[in-house]
Amino acid sequence: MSSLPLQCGFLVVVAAALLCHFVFKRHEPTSPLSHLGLLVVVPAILTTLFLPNASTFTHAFSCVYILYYSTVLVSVTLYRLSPWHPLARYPGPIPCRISKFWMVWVSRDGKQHIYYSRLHQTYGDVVRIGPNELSIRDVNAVVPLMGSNGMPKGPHWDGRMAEQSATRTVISVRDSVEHARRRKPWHRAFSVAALKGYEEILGKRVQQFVTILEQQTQPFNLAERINHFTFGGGSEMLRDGDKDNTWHLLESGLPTALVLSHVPWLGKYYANLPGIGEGLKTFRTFCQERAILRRSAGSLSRDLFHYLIDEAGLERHTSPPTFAEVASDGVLAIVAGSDTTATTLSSLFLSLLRNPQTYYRLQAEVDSFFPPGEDLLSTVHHPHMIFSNETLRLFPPVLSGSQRGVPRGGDDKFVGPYFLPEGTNAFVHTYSLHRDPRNFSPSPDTFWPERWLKPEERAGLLSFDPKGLDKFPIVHDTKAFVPFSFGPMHCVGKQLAYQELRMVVCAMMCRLNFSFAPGYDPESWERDFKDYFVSTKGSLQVVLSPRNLTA
Ligand code: HEM
Repeated sequence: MSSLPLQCGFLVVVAAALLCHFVFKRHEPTSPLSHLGLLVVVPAILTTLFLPNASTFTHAFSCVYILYYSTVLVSVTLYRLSPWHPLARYPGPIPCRISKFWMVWVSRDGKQHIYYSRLHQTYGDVVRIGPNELSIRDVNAVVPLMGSNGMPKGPHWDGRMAEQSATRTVISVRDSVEHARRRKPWHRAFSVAALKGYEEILGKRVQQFVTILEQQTQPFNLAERINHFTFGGGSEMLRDGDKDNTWHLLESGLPTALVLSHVPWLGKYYANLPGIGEGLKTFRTFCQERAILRRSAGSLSRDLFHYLIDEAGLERHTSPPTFAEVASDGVLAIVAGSDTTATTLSSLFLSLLRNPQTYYRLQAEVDSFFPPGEDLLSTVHHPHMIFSNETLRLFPPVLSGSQRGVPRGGDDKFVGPYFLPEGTNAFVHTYSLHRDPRNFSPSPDTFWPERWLKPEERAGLLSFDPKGLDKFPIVHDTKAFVPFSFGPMHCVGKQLAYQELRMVVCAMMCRLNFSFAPGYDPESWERDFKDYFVSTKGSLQVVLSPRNLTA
């Protein structure tokens, strides 16, 4: 090539690379075929322009690829940092503004909730945590973002669900109309009548759990036992422990799922790589098999699956759930219901043992409602509520909230005072909101269940305030309490979770005395509490003794 054609050749490569950036920006293609076309085929064709003048094919090939990729990278970086980017008005660290791979790196150790919290302390209520993503710590954003006129789910589920994209679980359905259709059986499954029906099933399991605990004479990991309890009926884990390594499979898949939620387009590659992500796939298959088995066995009692499968045939003439949908939601029923509730229960016991006066107050309250001879599993009394809420405030099992997104090609949105252009994803950062003194004061980081009481109720308690917190002005904004998320896509299992917490807490407090095992460091709980969308936890070593109360 003479010097002019060579320059032209370079210009063509640069122009093609800029066009490639434009296509990615405009359409965000996620299919491997379009990636192949734009990132491999186009520069390969361009290589032919240089072949006549290049000394070797390798030389031409490497020149074109280096130029093409560097131009794409520089163009993407400059654009994302430029004042022309639609999110330029929102502050955030430079690496976050350039690429979501930064969050992949940050979140690898499970501490992304602490990272977001620090970002909010530095940058304020809205932080740009990705090129097109915002974290919000403002109670006024909850309703506009997640309420009935809010936004559909964001793309963070796309990467996790890549290999089963044909039939997604309800939690990952992004189209709001389809989501509402898929939620119908779940609504029936958690109606007042259905919840009443679960009491007996749950009651038997709670009895079994407490009886197993009573036999425990040595220090043990209470958090692990609680995992086995919440894993659900039909599983022998409660009696035999995690013999099949099922819980481990569930938890070991969570870090990868979190990575894929930051870079959803990677999910399609990941799902097809042989030997990768086997743990998660095995776990999903395990859950699906159980759903399928349960379906073919038919109803013995009106359990959750009775409603999910629509065994009563209520949707026969409209849109009955398909077999694939039931199998897919079967996985969700196990994952969403077990890990979250287990974490809350364990965090509650940790917090009670750290605050002995509160522990004894709850125990006295439970004893007064359930004197010896009273049915421990009766659901008439609710002594647990403020304790559960305070635990969920400090240790929400979904620490960073659930993402919403303004669809690309859709209308721009205002979320309260914040402008969200099309293609923007956002979430309300639950952990930061729950520990913000503007929402919960005094001492938002302290476990103080009495903050949930009305002033007149607090005044009626003698030892309600061991820390002297009541002397300070109290701020208590329940609109900022969103452990179950909010709006039409919020946690549909919330009432079941409360029902389960109430029954187990009452039964455990009535029948057993707990204390930390010698040498256990309670500070390790917060250290080991990790954000992998659903949180994971460390151990909670305790010793216990039966209370032997007699009528
Ligand atoms: C303390 C316990 C629990 C907590 C903190 C919790 C929290 C959450 C959160 C934050 C979401 C995301 C909602 C969103 O995308 O906006 C969710 C979704 C969901 N949870 Fe729970 N959950 C708990 C227990 C349960 C239980 C016991 C079940 C019953 C099986 C359950 C079933 C579901 C389902 C089906 C969804 C998807 C809802 C949808 O997308 O429409 N959860 N949960």
